[in-house]
Amino acid sequence: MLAVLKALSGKSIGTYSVYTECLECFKRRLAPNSRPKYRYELQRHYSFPSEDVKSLRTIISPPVSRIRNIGIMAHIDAGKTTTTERMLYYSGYTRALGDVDDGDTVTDFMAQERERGITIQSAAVTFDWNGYRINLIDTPGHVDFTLEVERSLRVLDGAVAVFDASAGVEAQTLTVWRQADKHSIPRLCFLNKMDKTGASFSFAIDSIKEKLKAKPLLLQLPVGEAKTFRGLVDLVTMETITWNPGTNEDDGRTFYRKALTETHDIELLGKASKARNILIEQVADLDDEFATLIIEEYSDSFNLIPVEKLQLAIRRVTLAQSAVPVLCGSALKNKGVQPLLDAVTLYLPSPDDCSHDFVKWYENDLCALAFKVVHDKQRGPLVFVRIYSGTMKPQSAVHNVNQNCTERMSRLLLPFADQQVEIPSLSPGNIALTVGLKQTATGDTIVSSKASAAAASRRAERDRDQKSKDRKAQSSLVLASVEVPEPVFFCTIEPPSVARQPDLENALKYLQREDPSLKVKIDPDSGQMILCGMGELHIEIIHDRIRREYGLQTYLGPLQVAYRETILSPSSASDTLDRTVGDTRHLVVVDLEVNPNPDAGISPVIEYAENIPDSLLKDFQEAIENGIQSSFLQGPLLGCPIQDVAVTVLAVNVLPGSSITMVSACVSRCLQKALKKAEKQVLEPLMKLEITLGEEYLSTVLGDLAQRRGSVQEIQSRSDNKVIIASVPLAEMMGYSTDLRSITSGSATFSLELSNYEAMNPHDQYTLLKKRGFV
Ligand SMILES: Nc1nc2c(ncn2[C@@H]2O[C@H](COP(=O)(O)OP(=O)(O)OP(=O)(O)O)[C@@H](O)[C@H]2O)c(=O)[nH]1
Repeated sequence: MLAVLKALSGKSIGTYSVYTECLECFKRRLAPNSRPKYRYELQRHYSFPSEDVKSLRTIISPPVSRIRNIGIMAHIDAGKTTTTERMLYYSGYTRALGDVDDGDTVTDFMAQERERGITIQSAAVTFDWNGYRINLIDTPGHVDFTLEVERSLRVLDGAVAVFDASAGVEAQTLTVWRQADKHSIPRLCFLNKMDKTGASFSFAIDSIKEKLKAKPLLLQLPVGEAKTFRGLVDLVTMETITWNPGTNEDDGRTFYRKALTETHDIELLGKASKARNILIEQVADLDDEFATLIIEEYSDSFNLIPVEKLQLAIRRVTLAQSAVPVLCGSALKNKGVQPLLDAVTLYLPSPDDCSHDFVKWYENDLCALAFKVVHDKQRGPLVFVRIYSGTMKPQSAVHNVNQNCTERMSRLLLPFADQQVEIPSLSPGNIALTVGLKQTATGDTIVSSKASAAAASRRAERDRDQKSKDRKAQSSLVLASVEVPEPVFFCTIEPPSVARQPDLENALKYLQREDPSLKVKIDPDSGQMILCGMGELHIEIIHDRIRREYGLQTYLGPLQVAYRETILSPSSASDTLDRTVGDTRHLVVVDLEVNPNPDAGISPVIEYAENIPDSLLKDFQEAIENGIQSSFLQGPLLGCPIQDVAVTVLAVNVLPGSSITMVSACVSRCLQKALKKAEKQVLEPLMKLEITLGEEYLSTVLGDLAQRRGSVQEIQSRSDNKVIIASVPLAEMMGYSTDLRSITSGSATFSLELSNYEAMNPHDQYTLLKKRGFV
C-alpha cells in the first residue's frame, strides 16, 4: 500500500542530478496513519555496550582481507533499510528487529528519517559477520539525495543492489547502477520482496538483463513465489534453505540447510540441476581458470566440482565485473538475509582487491578521505573518513590537504548508526568517525602532516611526466572529489527577523558543509539570500532542518526553475575603464568577441588573439578569466548562467599600476556588452519522465502531458502496466505528484531525470520574460 502511495523520484545523469516531484509524497508520509510519528522515547535493545563492546575493541583492526566496505543501493522503497535492519539483527548488533513502518530503525536515525520513514543521509554501520568486518552504508533512494549516493560510492569497495521483485529494475536503480559503473564497483543483486503479491523471479531477472544490460548469475532459486514463497535453493551448494517452515511470526534467526537430494522434490531437483549447470557454464565462459579446471577435471560431471572452486570462480567474475551474482529473499518476512551476508563476504571485494593509485605515494603514512560531515550540536562536526593507508589515532594532529590546514582530532569512533564506540586506532581499509575536525568538509583528503603530503607529492612527481609536474602533482594529492551537480531549483530564504540573519547564515554554513549539493548565494540586486537545491524535496528538507535543528522559522519564496542563457549569433564589444583611486590612475581597454559554441557547456571556452603578448597574459590572465567567469554567471536576459559560448579576447591594454580588480571589472563589463548585442536565447531544463500506470489511465495521463508541453517518446508494456517515456520542461512539473495521484487514483508512479537544456520557443520565452518583469 505504501508503495502505491508514493508518486516518486527521479535520477541523475552525468554530473547533473535531478529534480523530483516528491514533496507531496513526503507530506503524505507526515499525515496521520501514514507512518508513525517520531518518538524520542523509542528504545532499541542494543546488544552492547558491556561485553560486546569489549569484544569489538579486540577486533578493531581486522585483517584487511576480512573487511568489506559495502553499500546498499536501490530505488526508493525497495527495502534497503529493512534489509540493513535484518543484517544488524542477525549479526547480533540489535536485539529487536527495527521496522521502517514503526519508525524505529537504526540506520534511519535522523528525526526526519524516522518520522517520514525515508533515508535522507547515508548512515555508516559497522558490524561483524562470520569473522568478517562489514562497514555498511545505507544510501538514500530519493533522487534529491543523489549526491549522498555518490559520496558513499566513492568509499565503497562493493555494493548490494536491492530490488523489489515485483517491480524489477526501477528508475533510481538505473541511476545508482550507472553511478556504481562509473566508480567500477562490483555488485551483488538481492531480489527482495519475494513474498509480495506480484513478485516474479523471472521477470526481475529479465529486467536486470534488459535494463541494466548486466549478466545475472543465478546463485539461488526461490522456493515458491509471492504468497507461497517459503525458502531458497542454493545452487552453489545444491541445498535447500528454509526458515522455520509453517511459522510466519518467526524472526528468521534459525534456518535449515538440507542437501537438495534429500528433499524428495524431484521437480525442484531437476530445475535446480539445470540452473546450476547454466551457472557453471556461464562462469566458465567468463573465467579462463575455471574453464580449464572443468575441461581438465570435471567435464564428465559438474556435480563433482568442489563448492569452494565454484565460489572462488564466482568471486573472480564478480570482481572483474563481467557478471553479477543474484540472490533473493524477503527481508520483511526474515528470509534470505543470512545467505546474502555470506555472499557479501564470499564474493564482494576486500579493500586489498581494489587498487588506488594515490596509496602508493603515501607509502605507510596516513591517507584518508572525508566522505561525509554531520553536524552534531554537542560535539561539533562529525567527519566520516575512509582510511586508505597508515593508521589513524585519536588525540593527534592531522593535515587537511584541500584546506591546507592542520587540525586536531580528539576522538575516533566506530559508527554504529546513532551509537558510536570509541577506539584507540584504525587501520587501512576501514571506515570511522572522527570528532574535532572543524575545518574539514566532504571530499577532503586527510594526511598525517604537511611534510607527509609534501613527501607524497615528491613521490607522485617522480611518477609523472616532468613537463607539467607542478600542477599535476598538486592535484594528485587530492583524492578525486565528489562531483557536485548543478542545482535546478532555487528560492529566496528569509530569517524570522533581521536580528536572526547571522543565525541563519551560520545554519546554512553548517548545512553546506554537510551537503555540497546545497548552494547559497546572495541576489546582487535585492541582496536577498537564495537557496539553490536539487528538487522540491531537497529544499523542503533543508527548510525543515533549519527549523528543527537550529530553531529558526524561515520563510521561503516561491520555488523557481534554474534557467540558462545562450547566444545564437556572434558579436563583439570594446570597453574602457578609466578610474582614479587616490593617486593611482587605473586605465584598462578591452576588445573581445563572443561566438555560439554548442560544445562549450557551462564553462566558457576562452581564446586569446595571437597578438596579445605573453608578458601581459602572465600578469593578467587570471584577472581576465575571473572577469569572464563572473559575467557568465549572469546572462543579459534573465540573469541566469550562460552556457555554450566561446569568448575570444582580441586586445587588452593596461596602464602600468592599474589593479587586477580593474582588469577583471573591465573584461566583465565588456563581455556583458557583447552578450547584450548578440541574439539571445533562454534555455530551459528538459526532463526525461517515466510514468508507470495502469492501462485504464493511459489516455488521461497522455492528455495531461500534452498540456504540460510534454512530448511522448515511447509507451512500453511492463507486466500488467504501461510505461510512458516522455520529455517535459521542468517548469511544467511543479506539483506533478499531486496531479498524477489525483488523475490515477494514486496508482501511478513516476521518475524524472534531467535530460538536457533546450531552447525555449519564442512565444514561451516571451511569456517567461514578461512574467519575470524583463519585458
Ligand atoms: N512485502 C514486503 N515488503 C517489504 C519487504 N522489505 C521491505 N518492505 C516494505 O517496503 C517498504 C519500504 O521499505 P524500506 O526498507 O524503508 O525501503 P528503503 O529502500 O530503505 O526506502 P528509502 O530509504 O525510503 O529509500 C516498507 O513498508 C517495508 O515494510 C519485503 O521483503 N516484503
